Amino acid sequence: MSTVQTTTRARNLIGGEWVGDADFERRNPARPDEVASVAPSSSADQVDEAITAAVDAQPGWAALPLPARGAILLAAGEILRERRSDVAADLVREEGKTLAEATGEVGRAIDVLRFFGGLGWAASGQVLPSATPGTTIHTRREPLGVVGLITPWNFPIAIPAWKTAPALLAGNSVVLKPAELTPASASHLAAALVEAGLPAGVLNIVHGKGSIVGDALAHDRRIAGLSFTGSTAVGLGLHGVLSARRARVQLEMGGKNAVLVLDDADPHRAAQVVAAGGFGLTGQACTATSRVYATPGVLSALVDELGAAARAHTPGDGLDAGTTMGVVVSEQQLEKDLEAISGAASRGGRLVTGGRAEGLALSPAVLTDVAGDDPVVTEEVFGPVVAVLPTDDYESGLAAVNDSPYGLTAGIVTDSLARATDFSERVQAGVVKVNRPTAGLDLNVPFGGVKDSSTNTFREQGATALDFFTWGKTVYTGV
Ligand SMILES: NC(=O)C1=CN([C@@H]2O[C@H](COP(=O)(O)OP(=O)(O)OC[C@H]3O[C@@H](n4cnc5c(N)ncnc54)[C@H](OP(=O)(O)O)[C@@H]3O)[C@@H](O)[C@H]2O)C=CC1
Ligand SMILES: O=C(O)CCC(=O)C(=O)O
Repeated sequence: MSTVQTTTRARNLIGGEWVGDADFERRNPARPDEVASVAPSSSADQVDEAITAAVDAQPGWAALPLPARGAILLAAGEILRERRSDVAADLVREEGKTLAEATGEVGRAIDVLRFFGGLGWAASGQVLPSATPGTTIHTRREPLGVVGLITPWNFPIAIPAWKTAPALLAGNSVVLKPAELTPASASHLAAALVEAGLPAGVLNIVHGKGSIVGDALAHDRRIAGLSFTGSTAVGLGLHGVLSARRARVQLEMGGKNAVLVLDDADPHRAAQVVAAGGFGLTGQACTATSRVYATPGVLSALVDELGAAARAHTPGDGLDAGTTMGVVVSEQQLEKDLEAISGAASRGGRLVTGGRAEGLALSPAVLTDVAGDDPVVTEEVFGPVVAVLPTDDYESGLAAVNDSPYGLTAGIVTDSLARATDFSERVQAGVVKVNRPTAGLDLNVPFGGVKDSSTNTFREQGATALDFFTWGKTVYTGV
């Protein structure tokens, strides 16, 4: 076990100044005696100051050439790369995932900065013909102005990075409200951008509670667009506030992501796919696998293999070398996980393995023999809990996968190209994985869900992320 104890001080970043007291203590979920980070508990006044700074800074920032804005993102990526191991260790201390996962996440934030930095040289509009002689037409993308970003604790540096980088590249100024549980990770991102030369006021961070800071951000009419990742309940509330004043809003919310395993699949391989999607990141991803439908010829072998894959995990402190699955983020989340497991078991489900907690280390749970309408099958848990259900055949399996208010990711495990193709076409999900875990995304491609998982409009990530942060203008030029 690593014995180094550090407390990282996160501060607000307002108008280029690092400010705010250390009012809030975030304890390491794996070592409750250790204070991982401290941060301000800000009020609506600090949100007002941050938005004012962002309003002042935005025109100057937008006036810089795109490659110059991109160069700052590239330089920030390089600074973060030099600090990668320290930032990853801080991330483990405040979020609880494994060091390998945290190192991968910081790498993803670096790559996001590189991707959008490079796009500064390539982002372009269209040149189109005009019916009028001597006229050319081109399209431009203009920044929205000041945008708000509200991010969750489960990817505490990657999600702030993948919202902040396209927002800045597009010429917006930003007010970011990170999750209260994980203030240090977002501060590392901001520090890299500031040191890379980002002008004062272009990126502002206000730490604190969602119900105070996030709410003030959403209600301020100077915020032209708000991008949010988190729970469906909070997201839908924000949607009401933003759309009432016709401001742009992007929501990435919950999922109840299913995998369909067909008879032709190798049960061992299928179990590895499900386990990676269900237990990786302690199941705390909106893309995590939580429902599995298996056809009769593979069901029993799959349950055995998945049980073995779950038992092979060593949950615990993410900084310990032997840990393969990090701890649950909080007591509150652990309660939700345990309630989902014991509730399903009390309603006739069979707990194949897991569901034992020591501190916040929870052994991954596999349930079977649960009813299709059991809450463990219908409601997002956000923990390492997977329910395996029988399905008669491909068609009924596909119908079961689609029978959910959510539609974020969905997977199929099969050797049949025809089935995989049909599934990709007919499944109601924004991301489809064939023989691959539902969780884990590439950063250069669009990401978003359908139904209650998303706003069903603008996608995040990849070059399409710029669409949310810009509005289109069509220019006619006569010569
Ligand atoms: N889609 C996803 O990736 C995620 C989904 N979830 C789901 O949500 C459940 C609860 O997790 P939780 O962290 O509480 O999720 P929340 O939706 O509460 O948190 C996400 C972000 O929204 C902020 N927030 C909370 N309330 C408001 C509000 N009224 N106005 C504006 N912003 C607000 C939070 O701030 P703060 O945390 O500081 O209060 C945080 O920054 C999980 O069990 C899981 O099911 C959670 C995280 C990520
Ligand atoms: O699966 C991933 O890589 C990303 C998941 C995600 O976006 C989330 O949990 O919010």
